[in-house]
Amino acid sequence: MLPAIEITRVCKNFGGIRALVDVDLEIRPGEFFALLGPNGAGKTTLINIIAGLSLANSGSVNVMGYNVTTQYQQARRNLGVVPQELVFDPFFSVREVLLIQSGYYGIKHNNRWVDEIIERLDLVDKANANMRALSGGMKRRVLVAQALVHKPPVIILDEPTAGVDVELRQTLWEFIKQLNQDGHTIVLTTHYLEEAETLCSRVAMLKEGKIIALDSTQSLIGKLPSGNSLKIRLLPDRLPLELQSLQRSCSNGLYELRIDNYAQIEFILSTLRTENTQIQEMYLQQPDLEDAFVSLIRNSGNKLQ
Ligand SMILES: Nc1ncnc2c1ncn2[C@@H]1O[C@H](COP(=O)(O)OP(=O)(O)OP(=O)(O)O)[C@@H](O)[C@H]1O
Repeated sequence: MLPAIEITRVCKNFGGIRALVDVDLEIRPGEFFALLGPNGAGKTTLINIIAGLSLANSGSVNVMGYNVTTQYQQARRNLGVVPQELVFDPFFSVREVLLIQSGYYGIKHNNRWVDEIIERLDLVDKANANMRALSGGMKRRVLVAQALVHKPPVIILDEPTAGVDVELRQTLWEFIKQLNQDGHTIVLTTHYLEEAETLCSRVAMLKEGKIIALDSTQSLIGKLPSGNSLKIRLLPDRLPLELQSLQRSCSNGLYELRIDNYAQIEFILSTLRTENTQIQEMYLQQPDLEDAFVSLIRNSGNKLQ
């Protein structure tokens, strides 16, 4: 199957800064894909190259089979980008902005689709308001709407929920999930790793312009050496001898015990009962994408592929 986005040996330098170093990446049609990395890792630079807004020093990028430099127009028609920065022409209303954007793609009669996007992004009340009069969160909705006017099969969202309230975040994700279910390929960058973990089936992690991990979200988490642990606070504050081999740490009376399998929990509970030790607080801690991210960024010499 033709990849939705195909990135081959892309390098990008800004003077002496190596923003992207030999990046190879293939995103399949229909994927919900996360591009993660710390500040300055190269995510926006890569997105700008995919969108044809910036030229790579070497390598090539195709969107739905079209080269982003030699077949710019076809590639751009297949792509919708929600940029990180809120940049707008302040003189137009929301509806006008969306119709003008449709015009850029040569789409003349787009009222029906524009109305649908306005409704699905909860912008009906603001459709005729001037862009100047919108709050930051509303402007972000318009940015998403702008990226969708030409119904692109591939949609890239560069930190779409930065500075956005919880309600809009939910609305936005419901809409984006629906677009993905309708067959659109979604690429997302975010610093909210919980979002990426819930939504994205595959993740690439960038650091200093290089891909240091590329895998399914679950297998990145599964590769963590730490695994599950049980945290317990006890009365009296003493861990029975039989459990001491499981102890990972103890901080302010909260013991962290290693859990290799769930049957071990039964053993821990029965040991505590036999020892007449009460549990005052207990929770199971499972590693998440944030743990995987921190571990990968720290140990990025060890490529996890
Ligand atoms: N126009 C530019 N001129 C010079 N350096 C740049 C330019 N754009 C990006 N850089 C540098 O390239 C590197 C990658 O930046 P980029 O914005 O792609 O990172 P990012 O992963 O998107 O970061 P963030 O999470 O903070 O948005 C950084 O070192 C940045 O300073």
